Amino acid sequence: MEKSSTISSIHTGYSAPASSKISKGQRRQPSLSPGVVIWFTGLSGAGKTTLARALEVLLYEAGYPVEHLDGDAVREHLSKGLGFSREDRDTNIRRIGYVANLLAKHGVLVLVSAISPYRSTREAVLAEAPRKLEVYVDAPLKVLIQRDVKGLYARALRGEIPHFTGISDPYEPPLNPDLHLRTDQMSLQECLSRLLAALAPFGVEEVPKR
Ligand SMILES: Nc1ncnc2c1ncn2[C@@H]1O[C@H](COP(=O)(O)OS(=O)(=O)O)[C@@H](OP(=O)(O)O)[C@H]1O
Ligand SMILES: Nc1ncnc2c1ncn2[C@@H]1O[C@H](COP(=O)(O)OP(=O)(O)O)[C@@H](O)[C@H]1O
Repeated sequence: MEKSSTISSIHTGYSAPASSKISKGQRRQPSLSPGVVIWFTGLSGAGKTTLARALEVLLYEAGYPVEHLDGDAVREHLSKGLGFSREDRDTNIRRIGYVANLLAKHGVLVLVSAISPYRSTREAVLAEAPRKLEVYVDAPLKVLIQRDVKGLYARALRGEIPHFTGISDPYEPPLNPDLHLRTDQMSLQECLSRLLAALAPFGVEEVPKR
């Protein structure tokens, strides 16, 4: 699905694959501008999935091509069998980043929701994105333990889940995120408004809020 009005008018910046044998003059100009990788990072229960899903609905209904790569879902398929060591988490994030960047190069707005705890890995992956928005989804650990959406914090605090991010494993927050959303201080609607405002400079406009 392509939104024709605002997106197609933007300079594309698209570059042909290195292996292409078709000269520039022969090739039809792509009508899509590159997409955007919107990367939600933060602790478990901070609100990454909730925000990504709600934004996905708004963008889809407004006619934009959109895909959501969620940490939990990716671990069922693309990253099945990976654990939570630093090496496995980095492999998981590089795989997600690879797919996200491929999709974005073809005009898709890609929403990624994964803890992605290591700064250098996030930065390396996002450096490859044609256009990116790094969103730090944040709430104090105390609040996350109270929310305990999946009951994981209680188990981690009892020592039943080794290497649990924020409890017994590190999380390195972004130093300079494009957007910092405090989900303990801002409503879901407020967070969505901030996200849409941050997407406007990319030509993602006219998305009606619900
Ligand atoms: N040890 C440990 N640490 C953190 N999280 C754990 C762990 N074990 C299982 N889970 C569940 O796995 C979800 C996080 O997967 P991710 O792929 O997003 O993690 S990572 O980015 O590779 O670090 C995470 O999902 P979210 O709560 O949606 O963040 C948890 O449900
Ligand atoms: N402003 C907000 N944005 C997102 N989620 C929020 C917000 N305020 C409260 N919540 C709640 O916090 C929880 C976040 O859970 P989830 O989205 O699964 O987190 P994560 O994907 O980061 O693990 C949900 O129960 C959600 O309703």
